[in-house]
Amino acid sequence: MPDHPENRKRALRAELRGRRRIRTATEREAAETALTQQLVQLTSDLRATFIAAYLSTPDEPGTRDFLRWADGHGIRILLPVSREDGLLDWAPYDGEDEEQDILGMPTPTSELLGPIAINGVDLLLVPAACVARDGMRLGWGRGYFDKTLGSMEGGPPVYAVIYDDELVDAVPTEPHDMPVDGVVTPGGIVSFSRG
Ligand SMILES: Nc1nc2c(c(=O)[nH]1)N(C=O)[C@@H](CNc1ccc(C(=O)N[C@@H](CCC(=O)O)C(=O)O)cc1)CN2
Ligand SMILES: Nc1ncnc2c1ncn2[C@@H]1O[C@H](COP(=O)(O)OP(=O)(O)OP(=O)(O)O)[C@@H](O)[C@H]1O
Repeated sequence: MPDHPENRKRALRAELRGRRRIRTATEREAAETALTQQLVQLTSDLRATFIAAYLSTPDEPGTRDFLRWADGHGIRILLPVSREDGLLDWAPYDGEDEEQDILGMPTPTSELLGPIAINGVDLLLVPAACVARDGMRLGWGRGYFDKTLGSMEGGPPVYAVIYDDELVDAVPTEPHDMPVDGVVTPGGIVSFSRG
């Protein structure tokens, strides 16, 4: 079934992963500088004081400059830690110390607060492979964020952090996929009008 959404998702992820891998160090640095400005803008526009975000991998648009800024401005930050059961634990940002979770994703070394710790955040920044202009998001394929977003209906604004060329016209979707409210890229903030 080559046209089943699951297979189309897998093919699209592989293509996007390949595109991210060939970005040069110079490109990545310039992107993080520009992205940081956009994330600061969004956080300030929303007057967010308690956010959930994530520590980027080398291939992802860099989030650390922004996290350092947010921490310096008294914003409370939670970061995800992958669990075996498919849920995410959340742990407070604790500066430069990092370790890796069971999937090799960078995580803080602070105490684990459990999946429901994010219920009070006023902004949720999520990773993505790409996002369509209707708000549908393609993740990296384990359903962690679909489950998280699905459990917090009526929750805070959710923005995916991607490169500019990863905002696309359409992505393959399955019934469990959860839309986001917008994207933040090095080039700007795009909010989708939904509902
Ligand atoms: N920085 C960061 N932290 C994060 C995420 C993320 O996307 N970025 N996650 C977001 O959910 C969670 C971890 N999710 C993960 C999802 C898939 C794979 C993974 O290795 N996938 C394989 C095969 C899947 C595929 O692409 O088909 C791979 O990429 O090779 C790793 C972590 C929590 N923490
Ligand atoms: N709310 C949910 N409840 C149970 N299983 C789910 C849920 N959402 C996703 N899954 C399962 O997780 C797996 C991966 O889903 P999908 O390919 O949509 O992930 P993704 O959106 O790329 O990843 P993520 O949400 O982690 O960024 C699928 O097998 C799917 O059935």
